[in-house]
Amino acid sequence: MAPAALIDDHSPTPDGSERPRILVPEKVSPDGLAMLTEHYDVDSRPGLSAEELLRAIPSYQGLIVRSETKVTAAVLAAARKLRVVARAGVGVDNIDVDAATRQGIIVVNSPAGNILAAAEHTVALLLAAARNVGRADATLKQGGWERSRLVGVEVGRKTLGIIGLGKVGIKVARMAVGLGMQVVGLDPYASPDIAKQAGVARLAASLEELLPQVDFLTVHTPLLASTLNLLGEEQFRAMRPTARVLNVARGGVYNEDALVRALDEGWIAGAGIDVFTSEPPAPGSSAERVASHPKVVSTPHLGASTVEAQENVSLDVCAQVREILRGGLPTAAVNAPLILPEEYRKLQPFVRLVERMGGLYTQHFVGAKGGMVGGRRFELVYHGELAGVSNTRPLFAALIKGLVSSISDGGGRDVNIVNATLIARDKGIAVSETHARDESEGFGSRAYASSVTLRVVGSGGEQQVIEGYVSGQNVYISKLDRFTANFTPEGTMVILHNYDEPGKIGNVGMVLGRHAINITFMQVASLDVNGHGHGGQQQQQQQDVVMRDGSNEALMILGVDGQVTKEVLEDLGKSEGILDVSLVRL
Ligand SMILES: NC(=O)c1ccc[n+]([C@@H]2O[C@H](COP(=O)([O-])OP(=O)(O)OC[C@H]3O[C@@H](n4cnc5c(N)ncnc54)[C@H](O)[C@@H]3O)[C@@H](O)[C@H]2O)c1
Ligand SMILES: O=C(O)[C@H](O)COP(=O)(O)O
Repeated sequence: MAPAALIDDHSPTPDGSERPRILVPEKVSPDGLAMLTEHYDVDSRPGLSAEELLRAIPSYQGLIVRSETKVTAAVLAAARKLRVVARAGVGVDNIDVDAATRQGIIVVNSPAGNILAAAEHTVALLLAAARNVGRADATLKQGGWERSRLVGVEVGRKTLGIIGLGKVGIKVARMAVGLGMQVVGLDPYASPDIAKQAGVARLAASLEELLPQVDFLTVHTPLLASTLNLLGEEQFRAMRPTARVLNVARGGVYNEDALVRALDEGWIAGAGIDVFTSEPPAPGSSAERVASHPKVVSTPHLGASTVEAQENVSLDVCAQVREILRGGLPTAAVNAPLILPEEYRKLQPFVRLVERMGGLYTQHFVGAKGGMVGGRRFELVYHGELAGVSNTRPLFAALIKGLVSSISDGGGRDVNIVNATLIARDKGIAVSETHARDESEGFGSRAYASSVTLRVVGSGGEQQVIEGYVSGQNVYISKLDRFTANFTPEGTMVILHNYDEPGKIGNVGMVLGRHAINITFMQVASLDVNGHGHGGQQQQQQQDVVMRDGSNEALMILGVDGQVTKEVLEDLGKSEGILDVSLVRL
């Protein structure tokens, strides 16, 4: 998969040769797509079959769908570069969001772009069902002129039951009140105040209480395990024989077989249905029996199909796709914790710093010594202005990405803000975050406005510390375990732990020269004699070493250019006075 969108500052096409591609296998309004074509190749291929989608998906970074395309786990598994699936609408039940989350693919939608359209369509079906509009139109077109068989009922002064008082349900309530209806709601999670403001006269406590009193019933819940078959035979039997039911939410909330029986046997009078359990209704299915029933006015999932709604949802999701593909944050992610774009921009250099601190930790402390990252406790301590940032999800994700980058197949590329928690859990990495508002909690007086400390505690209680800071857009490491440093963590680095005695630099230079390796920078990090940030026990150990050897220790950090093989590292390790060598690639 492609590098993680939210914590990756690299180009989505590492070789820079090809523009990222976005696949649109359904009819999506061109208004939004136009904002993508400048930077991305947008392939509109309405009607793409499931097999064609499976074959095509590996070369796309973005996928924009409506409700017809099934974005299954298999489709997501076949994706190689996919970073975002955008649903140009509300419902994401055609997308395997869990599978996307596991793969670090962000799923976005347009939670509000089509709610007015859906509410208006509900009212259209309400009136059509009340006045037999569908049948009247069909018979007239067939040369008939039926008036007496098509006498309808009025909706004014009647009771409308609304199950689900969310965005669409509340709008329907307002419109129904405008038609002179009395509205009774049922939604265990609804706010009574909002319902009251929308004109809902009463909230029912249960279906048993609601159903016998309504003349019309409409459902506006998502399709969940708890709402599948919410209304079956028992519920339809509990309704008035003159009642009519509507569904502009999702097929399956009414049990379709039970609905057909209820209409056939006169338990209820009619229905207005926009959504079905199979779309288009499969031949011989319960969906087909509902759609073709003479007492049902049926529409082919047209709830969101208005020019205005399609413009809204297209603009909404295309803006998010653009933002994600250029490393920003979406406004309506279904599976990513929300963080404001400006907050994210502020965090970006720290994201880079923390990712590199994680990489440095694994390669310097763990890799060289053959240890494990899992099973340790990691503490990120934010100092200065950073301590005031409440949403540090990108920093958490960056740490996980850095920690696993050198020990996972994809080089940590598949870690992002969406799946970092899952990956940390899978690898047994526990991370806590501390906001050191009071500097006494941190490293005492510090020269940087904002800095980050990574403290790691192993299973035996042993501790390591890395500290870093940001200056402008540049990131620096200011402390590596017991040593005070000041270097930019990037490229290939050899870190040598040695006795701080004359001649060391020359020896190391000679070894590297013999292997034709250039030194691009060098820095000696000396022991932090003040011991800022270290536990008392560690400081004591450090003093013991100094007194026992009569010499100091230091770290030599070398930026290098060339092939650093195992042999090079072994040769360096054999040099006089060298205690340890690690190779770090960031
Ligand atoms: N036909 C269309 O073209 C079309 C268009 C837009 C939306 N929709 C669908 O309409 C549905 C509602 O959309 P929304 O934006 O209003 O969603 P929403 O999330 O804003 O509201 C859903 C409401 O259902 C309530 N609810 C959940 N379970 C319930 C239960 N068991 N009993 C009673 N209430 C329950 C929730 O508390 C919530 O208030 C969704 O399924 C959406 O996909 C369809
Ligand atoms: O969930 C939705 O937004 C509606 O069901 C609309 O679906 P559509 O985009 O396929 O019209």
